Amino acid sequence: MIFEKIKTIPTSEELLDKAFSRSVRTMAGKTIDGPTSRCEANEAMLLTAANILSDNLGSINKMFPSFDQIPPFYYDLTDILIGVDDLKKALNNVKWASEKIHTMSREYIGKIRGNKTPDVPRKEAFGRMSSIIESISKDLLLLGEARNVLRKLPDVREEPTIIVAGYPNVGKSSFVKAVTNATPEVASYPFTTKGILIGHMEKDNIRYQIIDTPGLLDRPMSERNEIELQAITALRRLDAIVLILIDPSESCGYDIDAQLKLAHEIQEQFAIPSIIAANKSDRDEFKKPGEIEFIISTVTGEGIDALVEKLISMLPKPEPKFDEMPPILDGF
Ligand SMILES: Nc1nc2c(ncn2[C@@H]2O[C@H](COP(=O)(O)OP(=O)(O)OP(=O)(O)O)[C@@H](O)[C@H]2O)c(=O)[nH]1
Repeated sequence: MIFEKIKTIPTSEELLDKAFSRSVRTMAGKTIDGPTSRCEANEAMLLTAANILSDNLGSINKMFPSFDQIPPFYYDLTDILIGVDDLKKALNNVKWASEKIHTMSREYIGKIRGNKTPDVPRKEAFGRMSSIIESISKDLLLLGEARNVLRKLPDVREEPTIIVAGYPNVGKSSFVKAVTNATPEVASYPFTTKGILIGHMEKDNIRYQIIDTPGLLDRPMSERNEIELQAITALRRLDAIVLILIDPSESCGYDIDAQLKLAHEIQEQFAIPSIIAANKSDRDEFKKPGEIEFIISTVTGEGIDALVEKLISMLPKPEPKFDEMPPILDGF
């Protein structure tokens, strides 16, 4: 996942503590005798602190991906959760601070060398470094918060994707489990409590991703607030189609009219290719709604293969993946 490699972001106090305590430690056990070695000691202290600060700030910048290059799905979620502009500003400020400390420390080296009281410019430099770090303390906090939020986002790949929608208990997770090879992974998703379910299936060497979205596409859009709607629309940025499941046996607790209404609402508002399928055909109360072509049961397996085939035919075809690397040709 693109945000996984972001390590804990230090606060401004932690950074200053680390830099200044290491800088003091550079002097441990050294005898400082005479003006030359006093200058060298102050120079070493300054360089240690400055390098720690500018290196740490520089690596914060490198840990975050470039927001103009991340997949649109993650871009949208980042924007909803943190705000891409605010994040970019914070990263720019951190970069500025890293560079500023680097150049400033080099200027102060010149002031320390040959100085009769070298600790004066060194202390001044420390003061300036502290103010620079304090001036970005809010940026560091924002980045720390962003890191904690973004790392929890689900690992959704840029693979052809089937998003499963429908009222609670219609059989969405049963469907995902029925068609995927390994146990689907539960991942958290913004503004949902249950977590989404992500499974994979492979057909003709192509991997498909199947996502069950409890709490997202499972009740009328009119009941959603703005931010929830944005979290839902981020899903549209995947290369996806929607499978809307209904349960005409009504054992899910919702009548069929409400279920069909939701299905049509999702089709209209979500506006990506979709199929409606009726699940639980094995139940006695099951009555086939006239307009529905796909009838399935995740219990008996009825209709599942035909439905999967149809779904796959609607998805864009990526290059098939190879099980093995092509053989290395001798002589090249
Ligand atoms: N008889 C029968 N029961 C089914 C079928 N598919 C699912 N169920 C049952 O319906 C109930 C709900 O199934 P789930 O797969 O959890 O439904 P869901 O839509 O994922 O529910 P949420 O996660 O709450 O949104 C469970 O008790 C399933 O065993 C089916 O084809 N036939």
